[in-house]
Amino acid sequence: MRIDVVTIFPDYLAPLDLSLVGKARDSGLLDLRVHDLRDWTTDRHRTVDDTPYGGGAGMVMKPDVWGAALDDITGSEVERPAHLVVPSPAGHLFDQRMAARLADDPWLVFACGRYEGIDARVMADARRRVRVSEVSIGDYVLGGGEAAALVIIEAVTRLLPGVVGNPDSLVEESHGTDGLLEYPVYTKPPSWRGLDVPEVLLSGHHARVARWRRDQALRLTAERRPDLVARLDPDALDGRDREV
Ligand SMILES: NCc1ccc(-c2ccccc2)nc1
Repeated sequence: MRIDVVTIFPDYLAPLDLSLVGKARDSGLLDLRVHDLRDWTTDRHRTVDDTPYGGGAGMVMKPDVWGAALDDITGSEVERPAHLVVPSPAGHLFDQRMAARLADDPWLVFACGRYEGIDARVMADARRRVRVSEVSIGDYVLGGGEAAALVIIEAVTRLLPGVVGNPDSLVEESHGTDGLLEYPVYTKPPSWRGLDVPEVLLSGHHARVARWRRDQALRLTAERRPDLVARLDPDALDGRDREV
């Protein structure tokens, strides 16, 4: 997979050199390139923003600079289609299902806006040539799209074949295929500051451990995310589960 990120703060994406994404890059599973939007400016001040038509506070990112950058980047490979991903408060809400869909794309190009956003004609023009998705990672205000791009790139990269050592760990994970929140986890010592690991986890009885974990996941999901319970496939719940 190839991922390009366009931003006026390239250093914000430095964490993508580390850990899981860094290893995917080093191993060649991920070709990730970060670009400074200002490299496509033509004035001596390297201007990327201007005042909004219609008035109002703040500044809007200029279409001509973004257009030149996206033309260069998305036009650089003709044999594979680019998917432009624009982090935005107005976007479709990102979730694990969207992560799985994006992980199937051969090429993602992230356009990270700042200020009050990117001139809307940039996305309208890009839709003439490539797939465009505006994506939100939640209902809160950020200063720009970079933090959202980091979140989306990490969630997508870990789904790429060969990135995570044990693919089994991808199945049970919270918000994974079972749609429940993650059960509580424990490791040694068995007692710590007067707090003991639940006995069942020390029993070696795998069926009981599995049942305890599912019960915990259902309890936590019902308590914290009733919206996820509503989405559960009723057939996936065995008889006892319906008591939740
Ligand atoms: N869903 C989180 C999110 C994503 C992007 C932005 C944003 C803010 C300013 C300019 C451009 C994008 N804000 C929040």
